[in-house]
Amino acid sequence: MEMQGGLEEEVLQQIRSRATALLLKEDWVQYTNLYTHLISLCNRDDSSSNHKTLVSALSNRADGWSRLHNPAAALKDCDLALSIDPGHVKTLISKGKILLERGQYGPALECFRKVKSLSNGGSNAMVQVLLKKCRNLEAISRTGLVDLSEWVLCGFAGKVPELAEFMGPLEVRKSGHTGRGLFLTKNVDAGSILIITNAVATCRGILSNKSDERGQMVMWKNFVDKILGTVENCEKTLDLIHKLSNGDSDTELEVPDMGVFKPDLGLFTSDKVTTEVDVGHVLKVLDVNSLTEESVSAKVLGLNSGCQAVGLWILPSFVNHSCNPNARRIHVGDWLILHASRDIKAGEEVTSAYFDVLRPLPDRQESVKTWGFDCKCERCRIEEKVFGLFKELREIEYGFAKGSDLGGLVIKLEEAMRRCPVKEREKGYIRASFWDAYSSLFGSERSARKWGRKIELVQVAQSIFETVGADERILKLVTSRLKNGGNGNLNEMERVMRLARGTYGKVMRKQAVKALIEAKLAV
Ligand SMILES: C[S@@+](CC[C@H](N)C(=O)[O-])C[C@H]1O[C@@H](n2cnc3c(N)ncnc32)[C@H](O)[C@@H]1O
Repeated sequence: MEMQGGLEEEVLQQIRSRATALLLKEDWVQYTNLYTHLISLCNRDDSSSNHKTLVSALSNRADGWSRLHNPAAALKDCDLALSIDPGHVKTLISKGKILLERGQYGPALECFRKVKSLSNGGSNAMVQVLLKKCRNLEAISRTGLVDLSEWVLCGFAGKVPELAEFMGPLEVRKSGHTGRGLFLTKNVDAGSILIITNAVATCRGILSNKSDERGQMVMWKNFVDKILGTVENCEKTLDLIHKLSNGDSDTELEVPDMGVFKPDLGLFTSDKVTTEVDVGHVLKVLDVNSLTEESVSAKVLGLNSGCQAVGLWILPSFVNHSCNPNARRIHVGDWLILHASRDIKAGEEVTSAYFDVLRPLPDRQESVKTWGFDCKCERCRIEEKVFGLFKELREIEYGFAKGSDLGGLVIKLEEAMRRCPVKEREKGYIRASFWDAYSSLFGSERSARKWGRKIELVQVAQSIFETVGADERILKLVTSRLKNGGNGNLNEMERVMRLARGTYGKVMRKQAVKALIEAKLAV
């Protein structure tokens, strides 16, 4: 009987044909078992002539494990195979792919680079594609630099751009009365990307209207089921969910080490959850931390923009609310990109608006009630003090509440702020509170002509932007006014671009920003 290495060729042939049949049936359990059997045959007869068969069997079993969603076992087999033959192309590719899928871009890149350097692997077209993809994702995960321009410019056609997990210069710390919060460890400017992260789970729906309660309930139930399905199969995700607030103010919330938010190989060690999932606790966590994509502080890019969606993203769950927020998010597929909506200094807390903050203090106080906490942010405290101190301002505020002669009131407000005297920062807060009135003055050509000589919209927008952060409504209004009579000088254009970067983040070039704003204006 013919022998290949130490094993009989006939036995090998039988195993190969069975493996092909199982592969076609996609019976990965039997496929993996079959290779376990072959590996044990090889190990029984440890002659060097069996090594090639052993390497190939380990490599095939690794593929089986991958199909069975057991990357830990798959990686172990790859490493065993590579310890015998470090240049085994198929195993290097399999290992690279597993690492790539788990966000281990650096080590994945090493595998693909090695293949490229080998005489029998370098010209492989698939390897070139994987190498390019891996280089791109590795760069994003290191720098947070993303360019969505092409996707935006082609009207979001084609696949959603591939993104990678990224964590900027951030730290979770205790944050006084708000529990824990996310803090910057370096200065950043408006538009800087702070976090790129994929959802634990999302659920989307096209609801007939915002008050479609039944539709919303179905969506929520599906979302909860998805989350529970995920945590039952992944211990690490369950651990991360346990680090989030469940809203019980009497629980002492721990400050997690930032390392837990990085993709790591620890994900492989224990996949199936061994302890029973406390569904009640998970539900409370979802209540406090789930985000809806359609929100004043977010922009959904792409085809999902017509849907309503709810999702859970781990690190963004540590962002507290403020009425002078400094961060906004954009949604790309299931990815969330958090960016600075204005310049932020090292040591400052990263905050976002849980509800519309371009509204007066009493309205905001009403909104915050539904969230179950009192907002004690700097802006609320300052506005309370300023309106308490100056009777003149209080009267104007009352006038706004009645909705009479908005133009006259805005002029009065500007004059009163000059007299009172109110600091520049405080002016930004107050203007943000009455944004509706300011914007109504510039809402039509006629009134813009009437009021535009007395009030500089670009300056008002700038002062709100610097204190309360960028907002798409402000950007939209400023852009439309500049189109209809702005002097178009470079300074003005650069200001608008900064506002745009604060609104959408630095994720696209000027051309794409223009296309996005114009599409928005056309709506
Ligand atoms: C998404 S979590 C934010 C992170 C949370 N502080 C923590 O320690 O995990 C939302 C919860 O944080 C608290 N929170 C957020 N913003 C707050 C604010 N401005 N004032 C008081 N509590 C706030 C509330 O308890 C809220 O339900």
